[in-house]
Amino acid sequence: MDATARDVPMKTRIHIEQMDCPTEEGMIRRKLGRMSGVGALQFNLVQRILTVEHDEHRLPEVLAAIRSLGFEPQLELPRRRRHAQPATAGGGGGHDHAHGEEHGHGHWPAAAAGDRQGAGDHGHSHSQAQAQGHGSGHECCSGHEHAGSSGHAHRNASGQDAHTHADMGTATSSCCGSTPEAGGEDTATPLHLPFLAARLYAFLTATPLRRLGNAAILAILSEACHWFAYPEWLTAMLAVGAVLLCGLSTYRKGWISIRTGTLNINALMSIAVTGGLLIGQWPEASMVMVLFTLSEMIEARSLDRARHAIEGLMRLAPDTATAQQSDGSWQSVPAGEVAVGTLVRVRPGERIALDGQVEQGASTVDQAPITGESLPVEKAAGDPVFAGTINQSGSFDFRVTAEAGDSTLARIIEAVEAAQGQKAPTQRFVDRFAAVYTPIVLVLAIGVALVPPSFFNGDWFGWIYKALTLLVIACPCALVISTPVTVVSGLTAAARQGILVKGGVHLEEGRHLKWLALDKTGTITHGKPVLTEMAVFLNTQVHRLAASLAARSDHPVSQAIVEAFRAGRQAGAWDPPAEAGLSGQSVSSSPSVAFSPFAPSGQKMMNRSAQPAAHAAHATGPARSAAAGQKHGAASASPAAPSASPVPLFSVDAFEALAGRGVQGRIDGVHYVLGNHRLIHERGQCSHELEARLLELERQGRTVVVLASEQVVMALFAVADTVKESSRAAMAELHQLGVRTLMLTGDNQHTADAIAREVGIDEAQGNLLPEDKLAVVDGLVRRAQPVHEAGEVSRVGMVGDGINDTPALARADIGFAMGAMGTDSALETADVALMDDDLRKIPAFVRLSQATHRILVQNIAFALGVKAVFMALTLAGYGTMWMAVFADVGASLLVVANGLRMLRR
Ligand SMILES: Nc1ncnc2c1ncn2[C@@H]1O[C@H](COP(=O)(O)OP(=O)(O)OP(=O)(O)O)[C@@H](O)[C@H]1O
Ligand SMILES: [Zn+2]
Repeated sequence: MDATARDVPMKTRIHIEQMDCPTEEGMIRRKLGRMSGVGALQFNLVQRILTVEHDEHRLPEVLAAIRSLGFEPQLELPRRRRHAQPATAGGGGGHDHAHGEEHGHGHWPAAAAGDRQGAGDHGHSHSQAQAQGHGSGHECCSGHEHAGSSGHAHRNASGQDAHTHADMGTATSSCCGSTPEAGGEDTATPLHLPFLAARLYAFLTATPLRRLGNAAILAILSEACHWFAYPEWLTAMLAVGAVLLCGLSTYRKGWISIRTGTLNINALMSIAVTGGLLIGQWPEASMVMVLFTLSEMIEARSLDRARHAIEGLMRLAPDTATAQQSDGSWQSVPAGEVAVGTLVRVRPGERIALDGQVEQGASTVDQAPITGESLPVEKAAGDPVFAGTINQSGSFDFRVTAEAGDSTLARIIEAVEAAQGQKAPTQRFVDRFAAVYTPIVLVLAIGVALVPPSFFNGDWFGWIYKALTLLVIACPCALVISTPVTVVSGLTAAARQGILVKGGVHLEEGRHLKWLALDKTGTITHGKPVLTEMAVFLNTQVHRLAASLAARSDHPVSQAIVEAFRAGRQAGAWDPPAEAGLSGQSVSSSPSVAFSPFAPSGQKMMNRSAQPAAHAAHATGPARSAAAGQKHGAASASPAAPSASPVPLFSVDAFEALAGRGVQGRIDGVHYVLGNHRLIHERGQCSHELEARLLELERQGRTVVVLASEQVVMALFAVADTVKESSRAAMAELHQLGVRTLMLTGDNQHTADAIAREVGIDEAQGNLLPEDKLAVVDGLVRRAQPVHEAGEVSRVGMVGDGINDTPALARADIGFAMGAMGTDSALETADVALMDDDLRKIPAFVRLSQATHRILVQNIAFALGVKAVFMALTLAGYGTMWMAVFADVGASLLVVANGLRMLRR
């Protein structure tokens, strides 16, 4: 990139309607690649969007360069301004340009007029396009053809879209304004012959479809003339008329491509058709042009479907929301105009328009559009709700937490679009293949035309005809388009199931998954443990001491201890004498929870069953506050919510979290620790008796922490986390798919083993610090390496909640982050983000990957097979030009349709 300019580097997304073939990509790449002040180029042929990194003031030059190739660049309206984001690990590719202004896809309704100015030269580009259009009627009208055809298709699919594309339509048709248009023919007309001819032409070509239809009629008439042996000049005229009617834009694009030294299908077709006319194959040449144009049109339509699948996701969020106004009234306003902090009302059955937090009321919400999980989720005050999800029978008010363009849904769509921009490996292979295939066939064609007649006394006419047919076969379009359509469809299908794949690469690699490392807490288990046993060795207020320390941490184990203390207090089961001077923080108690009574006397072990009610009551509590960015962050303020009957906790000084071990702090001048076996052992406070007790509990799958002062071990607390039902099913499915599973946890080995056995995990490793988890994943990846060299690919995945497992997730070949719906970081750092925390999404992902691969292989084999068959037929003298076109059209359509099948998954 040119460093001389003090210009701000920026990214601009440019829509180029005519760009859907890698040869067009090649042309643009060659042209822009040489320009100074222009950086990375990213092509999305399915969306037909080119993302250019360039210095700010270079935009007009970039647009001019694209125009010089005969394309009509349209600046995409910015969907939203991205806040500067730290570069993300992995996947990100070209997207982490920190201060680049990203011009998003313009279809987002939030892209208000004010934002437009961010697009810099928007107006400029249009006026230029118009100026150019007026220069030549043909060029201008062929521009109209594009705008018209896509505008039509878009309108079918979505209202919002129609808006943007209607814009495009008006821009171009106003350019055609000087030519009479269908429907606008009421001006007084002098009866000059050229003028009449122009009128006739305009009428015949008013819409692309009419133009093609008329061309087809002429071509058929020409065929008929030939058949009935009418004079040749009539046949010829009809054929030439047909070619002129539908083939001008093909000729124009072909000419540009030849001029710039590339060969695209337009060039090949132009040569073939012209050659056909020159050797007097009138009807056939015109038929080829008609069929080719038809195929282009149908292909564009089918591609539209793939493209719109993603916009379909976007339409999940309604355009309007019922927002509270400053005077307290409720009014329906465009969702894009609702500011963060506004109160929005949701009626029964309504779709939610924005992300927010429930303030009052309660309901169940179907979150399937985002998570793929159709079981409705209960929502009450404090719970997050998401744009695009569907409220069921209740109603509630929520406070908006993100603008429309910043919602989780918007981010998902953005991620899917970004993923499309990255080429999957197969796509790269196909592109490389196409780059050599076309020239080779071309050389072959020239050879066929020249060699047999020159040296082997062949018949010139016959061999030139064969050569022209080969030219038709030479275009790799069916082959090339099959891959992106399939991958994009796969990515979209995944997104619909709540699986956000951040690039075609991961979708292709998923089927190679051989090892999956899993975090335990919150990934396999619910991550909301409850206190089940407590052993008191010293008859003091151990639970209160422990809870006081624990209240400062949001580690799930600590939370369980605090929770039980609150609950016990409420039930009046355990009522230590309040000590003056020790009260500081307070903890509220939850009225809905009952606690079995116990007396803290002597060395007594208490057992109580885990109470699910305890979960529910505190489900919205601060445990694992994901947004804090650090799962087990200590030192956050007391997480207790202010409420009715405060129970005094001791105030804690010098509080500290000990990573992977527990917490410590001073209470009333005495230093205490609350932590796991490792911590007590390291402090030399372990005993045989303690170890025996720990072992007993750990074998039952309990996590045990010990409370100790400097001198003495005072109590132990055992908590039990429950395994998600879905985890068990997920492991079974994974094993069926040949994936081996390995649990990684900071918890002790016995607990790890017990839980692994319960869920059916192959292996478990306990006592791991976060860096150890990274080392284990690293070891797995390395172990897979020699296998790769032996030719077999095996990939290592790691799944965690994406908050404290980030290094290990990044090291894995495929990093899966769970519960991504509420957390931005997980959405951004993982290779694959699972919107909820259901592990069954991983086998689902592997199966999608397998299906994608299957379809890719089918498509490539089919496209190449058709080419091979026709090449053989042609050389053997059985192939005709129009058969070759027909086969090419058919092949393109079939591979696109096959790729689109992925959408139905
Ligand atoms: N703040 C804390 N309060 C209580 N116990 C703690 C705390 N921090 C760590 N521990 C103890 O240390 C162990 C290891 O903690 P660590 O945070 O490394 O793993 P984890 O997150 O609980 O488990 P996983 O790796 O499965 O997510 C815990 O099981 C717990 O016994
Ligand atoms: Zn020990």
